[in-house]
Amino acid sequence: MPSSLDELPACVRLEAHATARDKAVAASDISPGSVILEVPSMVVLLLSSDKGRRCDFCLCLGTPEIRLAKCTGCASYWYCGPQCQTLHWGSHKKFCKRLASFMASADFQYMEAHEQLDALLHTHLVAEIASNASSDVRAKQLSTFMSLLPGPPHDSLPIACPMSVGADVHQILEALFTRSGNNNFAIHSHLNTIAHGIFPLASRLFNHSCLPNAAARYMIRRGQSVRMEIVALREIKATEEIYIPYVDPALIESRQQIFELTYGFSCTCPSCNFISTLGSIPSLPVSEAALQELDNTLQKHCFPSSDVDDRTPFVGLTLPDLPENLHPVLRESYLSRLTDTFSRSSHEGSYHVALDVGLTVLAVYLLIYPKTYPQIGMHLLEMAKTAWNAVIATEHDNKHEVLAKTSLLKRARVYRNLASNILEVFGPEGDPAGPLEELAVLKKLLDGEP
Ligand SMILES: C[S@@+](CC[C@H](N)C(=O)[O-])C[C@H]1O[C@@H](n2cnc3c(N)ncnc32)[C@H](O)[C@@H]1O
Repeated sequence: MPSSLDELPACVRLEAHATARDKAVAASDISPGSVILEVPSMVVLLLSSDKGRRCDFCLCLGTPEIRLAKCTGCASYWYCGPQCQTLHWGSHKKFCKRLASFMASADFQYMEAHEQLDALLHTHLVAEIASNASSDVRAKQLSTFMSLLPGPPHDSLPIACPMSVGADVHQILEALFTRSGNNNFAIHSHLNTIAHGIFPLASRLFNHSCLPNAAARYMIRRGQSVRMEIVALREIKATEEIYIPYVDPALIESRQQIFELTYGFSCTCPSCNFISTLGSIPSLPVSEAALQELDNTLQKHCFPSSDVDDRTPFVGLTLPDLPENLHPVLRESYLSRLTDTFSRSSHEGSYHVALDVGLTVLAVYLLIYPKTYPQIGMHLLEMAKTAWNAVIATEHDNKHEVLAKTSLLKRARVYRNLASNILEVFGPEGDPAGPLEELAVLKKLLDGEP
C-alpha cells in the first residue's frame, strides 16, 4: 500500500492548484466504485463511546467469541488479542504508565470532549514519533505527514500526555500539532463514526468539495491496522480533479466557518457558490401548519409525478433550480427536524408518517448531496425497511388493505433497488455485515411476496 507521493497509483497524479498548493487529478477515466487509493492508518483513536467495545488497535468489535482484554498497565486500552497489543506496544508503551493520571488531571478533566479527543490524538502522534518506528512504511507516513500544509493558527494547542521523548522530537511537535486538526479523518463503520485517524497520503492528495466525486471508506480487519480506501462515487474523467468531503455537506449554514477555522480555506464549490449568492438563508416558518405546507411544496417540486412508486428522483434536481419560496429548507434545523421525526416515527411503528417524512428527507438529500452519495443510499435503505414493516403491519382482510399492501410492496422494492444502486458503488466498509447484507435479506423477503 502506498504511503508517499512517489508510490502513487497509476490512476492519480498530482498537479499544481491555484490556492491549495496541489490537487489530485484522474490520470485516466475512473469508473464508479473503483478504489482510487488504498492507504494504511498512521494513528487511530477510538471515540470514548466505543471504548471497551472495540479493539484499540484494529477497531474490530468485541463479541462473545472475540473477548477484549484490557491493558494492565493503563487499564484504558483494550485489545482483541496479543497480536494487536504487540503491534500497538511500540508507541503505547511511551504513555501507558502515565495515562491514568493524565486523564484524571484537572487539565484533562476541564477540557471539552473534542479537546480531550485532540489531546489523546496528540498523545498518539507524539508516541508514534518517539517510538522511532523503524519500518519503512512508518517512516514514509511520518515524512508525508510532516509535508502537509499546516492548519490555521490556534491560541492554545491541545496538550498531550507527558511522556519520555528524545530531545530532537520536541522540535517537531509544534509542526505536528499544527497539522493534526486539518488532517484528521472521522473513521466510520456503516457510516457511523467510531474513531478518528491520520492517513497522511490521503491528506496530501485530496482537496475538499461539498459536491465530491469520491469518498473515504474504512476497512476493519481483526489483527490489522485500519485501511482507508478512496472510492469513486461516479465516473471521473481523465484530468478531472478528485475531491472528497472534509465535512458533511449537509452542514449548509456552518460548513464555511468550519473550513475557515479548521482548514484555513473558503470553499468555492458550485454548492457553496450558490449559497453565497443567497446572502443569508431565509428563516423557517414558526407554525407547524406552515412547516407542513413547506414540506408538501418541497415534495411537489422534487417529485412532480403523482405516482410515488415510479419516481426517478435522480435526474434534473439541482440547488440553483430551487425556487425562492423553498430556500428556507436549506436551514440545518429543517433537515434535523425531519430526520428526528423520520427515525422516531419509524421506530414507534407510525410507518405511514415515517414514509411521508422520509420522502421529504430524500428531497433535501437530493438537493444537497451528489446523487450517488452513500448517505442517500442509507436513507433509501431505511425507507425500504420502513415500507416493508408497513407491509407486515397491514392486515389484508379486505380489498382496501390488499391495495395498500400492494402499493407498499411496490414502494419497498423501488426504495430497495435505488438504495442498492448507490450502496453497491460505495461498497462494503467497517464491521462485517452491514447495509449490503441488509439489502440482500430485504430482496429475498420482497421477492418472496406476490
Ligand atoms: C488535506 S490538505 C489537502 C492537500 C493539499 N492540497 C496539499 O497540497 O497538501 C488540506 C488543505 O488543502 C487546502 N484545501 C483543501 N481543499 C481546498 C479547497 N476546496 N479550496 C482551497 N483549499 C483547499 C487547505 O489549505 C486545507 O487546509
